[in-house]
Amino acid sequence: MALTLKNVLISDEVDPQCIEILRKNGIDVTKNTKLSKEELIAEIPKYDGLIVRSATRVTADVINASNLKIIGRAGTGVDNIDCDAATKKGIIVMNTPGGNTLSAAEHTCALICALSRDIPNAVQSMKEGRWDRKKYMGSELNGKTLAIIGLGRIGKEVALRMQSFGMKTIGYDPIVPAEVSSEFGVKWLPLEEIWPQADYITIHVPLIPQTKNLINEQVFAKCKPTLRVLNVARGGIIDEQALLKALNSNQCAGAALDVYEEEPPKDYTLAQHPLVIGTPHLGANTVEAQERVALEIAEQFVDAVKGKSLFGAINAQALVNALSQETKPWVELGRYLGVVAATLSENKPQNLQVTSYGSQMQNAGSYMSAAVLAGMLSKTSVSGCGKCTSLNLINAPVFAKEQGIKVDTKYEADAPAPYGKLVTVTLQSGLQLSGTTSGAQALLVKIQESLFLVPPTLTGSLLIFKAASSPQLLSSVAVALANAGALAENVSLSTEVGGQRWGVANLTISPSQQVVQALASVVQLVVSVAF
Ligand SMILES: NC(=O)c1ccc[n+]([C@@H]2O[C@H](COP(=O)([O-])OP(=O)(O)OC[C@H]3O[C@@H](n4cnc5c(N)ncnc54)[C@H](O)[C@@H]3O)[C@@H](O)[C@H]2O)c1
Ligand SMILES: O=C(O)[C@H](O)COP(=O)(O)O
Repeated sequence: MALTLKNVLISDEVDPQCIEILRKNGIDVTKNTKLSKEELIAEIPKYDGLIVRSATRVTADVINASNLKIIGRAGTGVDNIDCDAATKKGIIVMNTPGGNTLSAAEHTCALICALSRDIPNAVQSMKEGRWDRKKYMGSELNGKTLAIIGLGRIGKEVALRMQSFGMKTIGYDPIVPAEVSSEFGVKWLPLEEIWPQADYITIHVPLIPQTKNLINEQVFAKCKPTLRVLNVARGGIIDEQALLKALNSNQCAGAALDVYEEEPPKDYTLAQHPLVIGTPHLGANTVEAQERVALEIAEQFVDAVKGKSLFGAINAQALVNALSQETKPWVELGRYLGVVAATLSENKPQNLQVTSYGSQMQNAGSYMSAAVLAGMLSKTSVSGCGKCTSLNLINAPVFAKEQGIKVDTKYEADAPAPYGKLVTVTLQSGLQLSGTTSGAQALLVKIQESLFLVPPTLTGSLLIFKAASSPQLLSSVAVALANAGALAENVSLSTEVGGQRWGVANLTISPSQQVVQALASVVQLVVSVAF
């Protein structure tokens, strides 16, 4: 399932090493950082891959106009990419987590120091020829309480650095528990206990609906009037109007902002406020961070192409274990079992269980389930998916969830003899199919309890039928097909269960209605399946 990437567009300023690495690995690269939104929409259909920083807005209309397979963010925040739209379109989104952590943390620490002594205004007064020693009375950081909202990579590095100034570090994160934060010296507290204690608040969370306007008018009202607040994460996490009001009403003593609701801001009121230190989104602007994120995103793309890994992918969990060449036939098998299951169920979507057997199938669960869903939904009318011709391991689980289809994924180390590896799909209706692979081929092993001793290949055009068992069954099927003009490469019959057998006829071409009817006249049930 490795990715095929012929060409990549880079639409933001990225270190040139990114281009070198991609080209060295046979990927064409076009860099154009001057595209308007309309120009980007016109250009994007030509590319398999897109690399951005925070400036390009990869909106749903850009994504839907594209044939992209992957979007790479040379950096951390992905709020400029419509990840939901990308996922529905089956596009991998990846970032370079950690590549700019230290730069962002150092910038935050520099701003905390600058706030405590009002350094920018003091410097400006000197530049203007004034010697204002009295005006710039600072306060020590030692002994002050720094509240860190978001105790991930950057939050932790900020804590460790500011502890060396003697700051007491407290913090909140819904995912990082108190035991973990205490390991890096941060006392975990609920937000309501943080607000009245903090001398400084610094934000290190992603911009998501839950963090929009996290620091708002009500929060400022609960804080000390001497509070200084920092945002080196994303514009919009501190409500800019509430901040302006708090600064003007002495409810907040200062702010340092690296990021803004609109970038570049149309309105510079906040950035020009005497109590605000504003920098133009410089957190990751260091030589080191830019080299790191450029190298990392290029190497991550190359690894995905080589089928080595999907490091940094944020929306392709099912693909992570399905990159190697060996997984390809299994993904195909899953898709084909999904198609057969849907066809035998009159294309009615329903809950299912996917069980992977065999010790080497331990990590197969997520991609097998996604592959079965992709096959199943390709036969079903799914709203929001159009014709659903582009279903893949990324978007199939999303559409299934939207349809209310529940998937139970199971793993059993022991595969039933004689198979080393086997996959079984069980539908809510009770229909059960099992399959395995041989080389690149997907094989149908069982329908219900009926076993194919010589398993038919799931490929091309098939007629699957069920009939009363009789010694003449094989010949009557062969005669019916031949009389209708169909050429069968192979007809397999299952073992008999309850007086009945299942059968599969592999045809050379897609069967006409006449062929299906001819077979229907000698069996009890027949469906035509094409992959
Ligand atoms: N200014 C810059 O140049 C710059 C540079 C790098 C990153 N950033 C921003 O910083 C953000 C954080 O980066 P990171 O590498 O530390 O990410 P991270 O994923 O390592 O950490 C983010 C943390 O925020 C936590 N979180 C999520 N929702 C929360 C909430 N409601 N309240 C409190 N915590 C919450 C998460 O659990 C996670 O631990 C990025 O999303 C990006 O937007 C800015
Ligand atoms: O989220 C990030 O990585 C930072 O905000 C950096 O953004 P930039 O790549 O546009 O500098």
